[in-house]
Amino acid sequence: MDFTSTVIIPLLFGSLGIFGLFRLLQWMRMRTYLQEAVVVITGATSGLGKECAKAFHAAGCKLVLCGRDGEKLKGVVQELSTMTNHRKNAHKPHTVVFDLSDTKTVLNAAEEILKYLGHVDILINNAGISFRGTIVDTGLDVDKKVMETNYFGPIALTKALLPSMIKRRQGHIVAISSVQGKISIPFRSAYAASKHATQAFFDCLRAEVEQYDIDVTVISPGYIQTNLSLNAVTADGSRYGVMDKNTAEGQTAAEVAQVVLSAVGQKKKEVLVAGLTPSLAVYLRSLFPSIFFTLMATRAKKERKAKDS
Ligand SMILES: NC(=O)C1=CN([C@@H]2O[C@H](COP(=O)(O)OP(=O)(O)OC[C@H]3O[C@@H](n4cnc5c(N)ncnc54)[C@H](OP(=O)(O)O)[C@@H]3O)[C@@H](O)[C@H]2O)C=CC1
Ligand SMILES: CCCCCCCCCCCCCCCC(=O)OCC(=O)COP(=O)(O)O
Repeated sequence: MDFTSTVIIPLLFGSLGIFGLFRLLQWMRMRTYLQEAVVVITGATSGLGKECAKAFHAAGCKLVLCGRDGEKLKGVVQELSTMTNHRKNAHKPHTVVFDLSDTKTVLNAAEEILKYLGHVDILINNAGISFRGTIVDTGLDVDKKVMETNYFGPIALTKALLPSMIKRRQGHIVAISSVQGKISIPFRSAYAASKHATQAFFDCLRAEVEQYDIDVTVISPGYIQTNLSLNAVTADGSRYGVMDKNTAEGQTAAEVAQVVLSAVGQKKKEVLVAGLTPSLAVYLRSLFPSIFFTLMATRAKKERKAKDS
């Protein structure tokens, strides 16, 4: 009898057994947490929001799907019903139509959600728009539009739902930020600023509401294959309308939605969902900022040159 067969193999299988048991317990806890939970998802009409709707619906949640376009939301509800028409206990989602850049409609929506469902267990602030342009050419109205949609709208909705969560001493608030909530890359000023503000706000919130047993999860994805770049606004406020190469080659929205589901189920405080280069860029920014700034300046010059030629 050698060491491998008497010690290593049983140890390996023993730890695999413990690991398996740990994963099983984790899965069971997640299932209990998510089943029947009232989950509000903004930007549920497309991309990551729509995929989150599918993932949380499949996990047995009671969904409130939010968007600007009622017809698109109906389409998503239809898709979800075909996905789960064999399951007796699947919940038909409720839909709420509002524009995040209009604070009054956001507050009305929060009131409607609470009136209809009584409470919210999980709020997923997902909706957002991106931006392409130079700072010098961008009108302040464009900066404001991006901030209204990506920052003021989500924080208005969060603040409107928070008192009822505090009262119940229960709730979970999720912010879909971006790698650009941690680093700024050239020609994305308004977007990166809105995501840095998002990161800061929800980090403060996490600290303030822990005493009420409320969880806060910030998710920072890298590139995802969605319409984000197509729908981005430009310096003059018009639609960018281009599917960027990085976006087209990003992770699928379904993959990222599974990461969101599991991060929420495990009550993680923050998750970076990105490939090697964006992840390295985040570490470079904090450990060796001057190298990062040089790289960004070179990138800006290169991009400018490519655009001008
Ligand atoms: N795609 C990517 O590479 C990355 C995306 N993210 C983040 O993921 C989130 C989802 O974006 P993604 O799925 O990629 O992009 P999409 O463009 O596919 O989805 C954006 C969603 O936000 C909604 N929305 C936009 N403006 C408003 C508004 N004023 N009021 C209400 N809803 C609005 C859109 O609704 P409508 O259908 O009406 O336009 C749509 O449902 C965003 O916060 C984005 O910043 C983060 C990192 C990378
Ligand atoms: C030790 C080696 C370090 C190498 C570091 C290289 C640094 C290169 C910079 C890379 C920048 C990556 C930016 C990633 C940005 C990102 O993932 O953004 C996600 C989005 O939100 C996408 O939105 P967008 O509208 O910009 O498409």
